[in-house]
Amino acid sequence: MGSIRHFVVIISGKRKSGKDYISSKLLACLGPNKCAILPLSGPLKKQYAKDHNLDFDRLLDATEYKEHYRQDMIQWGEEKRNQDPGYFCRLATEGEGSEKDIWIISDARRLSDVVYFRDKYKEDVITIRVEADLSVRQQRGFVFTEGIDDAESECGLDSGCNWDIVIYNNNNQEKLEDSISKILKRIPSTS
Ligand SMILES: Nc1ncnc2c1ncn2[C@@H]1O[C@H](COP(=O)(O)OP(=O)(O)OP(=O)(O)O)[C@@H](O)[C@H]1O
Repeated sequence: MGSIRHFVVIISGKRKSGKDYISSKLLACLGPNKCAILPLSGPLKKQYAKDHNLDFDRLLDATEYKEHYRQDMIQWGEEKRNQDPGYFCRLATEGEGSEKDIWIISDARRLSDVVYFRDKYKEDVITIRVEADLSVRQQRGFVFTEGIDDAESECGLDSGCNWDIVIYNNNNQEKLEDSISKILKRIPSTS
């Protein structure tokens, strides 16, 4: 029996550009029977918690617990990725939701993430970059944080990737709907 063919929608963008918002919109259009959002940050936290015997739920919320482990978790993630660049991509696509036909990777942060999916799923991949003006991101709660917003995890895809579609998500709903339609047209069986 052959394995199911998946279509992968990769989404990247700066903090508060609207990656989650757009991922949810796409999921609503495609339907939860067919499609799942698979964030790469989920398995990172889950695996880190497992390896370090920590409480996964507390690592997900915005408490001191998370702050306490943030730096160590980032370091640990780097080491894992250096040993195996596809480590978190593989974990994300083996867990809950991976049985769906269409995967939305809602938080690609490294070139190695894009390379992993392009290598493995070839033409069944579409890459999306979400752009929003700094002032708009700030209205959405973005505050520049040293050590995070200037780190590779936030800047690794600022250049060097040829995006299939760039979405300008500056609160212009009409433009956003146009971009969503453009994406849907590129997904087999929804066009
Ligand atoms: N086009 C839009 N219209 C209305 N609200 C929006 C729009 N885009 C984003 N938002 C809102 O802005 C906030 C930040 O968006 P979102 O969480 O999607 O950003 P993100 O890129 O996923 O951020 P992070 O990287 O920090 O997780 C959310 O409250 C979201 O609902």
